[in-house]
Amino acid sequence: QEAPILYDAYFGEPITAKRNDYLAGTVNATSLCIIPVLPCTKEEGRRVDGTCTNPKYPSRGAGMSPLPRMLHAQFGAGNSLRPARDGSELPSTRLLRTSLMADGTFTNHHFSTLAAHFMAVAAADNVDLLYLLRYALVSDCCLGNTPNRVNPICIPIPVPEDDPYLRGSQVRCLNLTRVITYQEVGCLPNSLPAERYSVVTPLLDLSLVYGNTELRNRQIRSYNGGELAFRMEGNREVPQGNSVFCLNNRPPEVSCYNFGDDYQGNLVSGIYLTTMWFFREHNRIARRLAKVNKCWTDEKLFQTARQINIAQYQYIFYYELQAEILGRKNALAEGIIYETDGYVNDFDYRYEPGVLREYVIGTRWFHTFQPGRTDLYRKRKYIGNRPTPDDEYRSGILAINNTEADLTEGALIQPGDEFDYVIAPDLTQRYLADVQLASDLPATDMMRGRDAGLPPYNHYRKICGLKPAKYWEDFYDTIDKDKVEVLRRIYDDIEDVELMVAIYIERLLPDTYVGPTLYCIMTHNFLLWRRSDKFFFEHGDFPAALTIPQLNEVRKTSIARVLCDNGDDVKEIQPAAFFRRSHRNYPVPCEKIPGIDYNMWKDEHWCPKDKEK
Ligand code: HEM
Repeated sequence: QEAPILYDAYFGEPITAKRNDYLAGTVNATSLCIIPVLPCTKEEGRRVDGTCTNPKYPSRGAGMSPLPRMLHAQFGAGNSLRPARDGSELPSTRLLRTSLMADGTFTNHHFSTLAAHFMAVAAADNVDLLYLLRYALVSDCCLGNTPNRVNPICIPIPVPEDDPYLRGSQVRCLNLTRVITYQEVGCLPNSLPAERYSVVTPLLDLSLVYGNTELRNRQIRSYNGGELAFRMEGNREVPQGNSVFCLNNRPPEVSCYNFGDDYQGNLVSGIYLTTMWFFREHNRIARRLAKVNKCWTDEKLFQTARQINIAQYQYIFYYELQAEILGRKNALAEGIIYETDGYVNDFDYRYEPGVLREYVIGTRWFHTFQPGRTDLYRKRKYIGNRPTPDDEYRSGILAINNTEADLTEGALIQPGDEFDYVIAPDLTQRYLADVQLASDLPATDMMRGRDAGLPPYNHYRKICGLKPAKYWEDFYDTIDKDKVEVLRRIYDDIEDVELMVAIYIERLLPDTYVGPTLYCIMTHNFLLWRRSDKFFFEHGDFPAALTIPQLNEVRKTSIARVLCDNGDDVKEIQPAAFFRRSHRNYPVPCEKIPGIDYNMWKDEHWCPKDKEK
């Protein structure tokens, strides 16, 4: 095997002697700031570690690559948070949140909670949430209830004296720390803008199931029949169960699943359920392929099953979910989806793989869609609910009392929350459950925009085809008058108004579930993912691509099929499973849901002898 070339994780170029000297002087930097890349080859398919996703930029697409931006960062001195125009601190995001948004629960009339689960999985697939542990468990940026302004990693949120919910309590400060940056791990000096460091592949590649590195992938494979290592827990096929991240498991909950990414995979119930389905799906596909191709080796079965699994996951994400969120007509017009039975060869080597910084901030908007309680159903009967934050880091619940099956049926029947300014109280008051006295997710979301150094909302209006506002009234085109009035009272200057605050209050575009700026950001990101990824499922211009008949099989499947095949005790399902049940979307027996015909992968010429050992 050829030796890997060492790439600078941040700059994306082979490492230079000068950089090597710099890194040698900092702690751990050689392992944390360098991405080894084996030379890209023409024949290969998608790598687990994300390298060679675009051979022109071989290290981009790997974990530890920086998140690209639509606009340059704007920080205060020494990478501190950007101050307001007059030099003062920007207003409390708790004040902004409670003034602009309400606590409560309205249900959405179209989507099921399954759609929220899938959205959360897609978020956890392309950016890591390791920084969460720091403020949830370790750091206290509210010592004595006073915001700590000395420690540079602290960005606590002040709580006003007359806070509508917390005024009766002693809480005057919400604990929060900054995300982890290249500066912090030692890859960059503080003289460069603080860029976020994330160890997850920034791609839609099911890294939750397969891992982010070749090493991790080797640990979770069984090397038998192309399968991932599994065991039976009762009658449920599950991964090994001794991961250490289920900090919240309570006796008798013991399992913590060894998913490819076992930190992200065990995070919240929607994520561990969905990761479980796609884990099982891999093994199911591998077994089907083994039946059709008796001579295939473990390696061939594994890689093909993985390719099909990721292809259908991308298909479901783009065509079944996001096309509904952004409007199918819009998605077609933008080139996010296509109506074709051929390839869509829109790979463009000029695009560097990655996930936009603005995307991972802006899509926090979907927290408004996330129910604060997760319903349990059995045989179409509601049997109770679980507070969503209480199930964080707690996949041990799945094995107890039929919970996996009950949550699965619940995901199909429970509506998602409405896309509006009203957010579930479990998320606005206690998203960290009982680990902190109080925690407000949308207020944190707004704070993360500052943490990322995002320029003002006005700058995004400009690149998204809206007129930058000169007067407060200029915001009326996207934000209701009453909300603009609140902005005017809280912010001193139009240029201080922030992107994430605006995303939470913009009026929805017709036929979509997002406001205009988030629409613009999501569209940019979805095009980037398609164009920068040589292995995107609809691309045909590389030797390992799906054939046209295979691609068209993938286009027949659906999230309903994935649940029928892998959900615990799913026997019937509504065909459009991201939508609520209705007389037009009535549950049918699983046999009626179309899926992939694996005979399209029959390949009698492929026999291992000289192909591989
Ligand atoms: C509709 C489903 C959901 C979507 C689309 C979603 C989306 C996101 C995104 C994009 C991020 C930013 C990731 C990053 O930059 O690191 C995030 C962060 C986060 N989400 Fe969600 N999420 C969903 C559900 C949930 C649920 C059920 C919880 C649990 C209560 C949750 C809690 C969090 C937390 C704690 C963070 C990090 C907060 C911080 O910045 O410190 N999310 N989410």
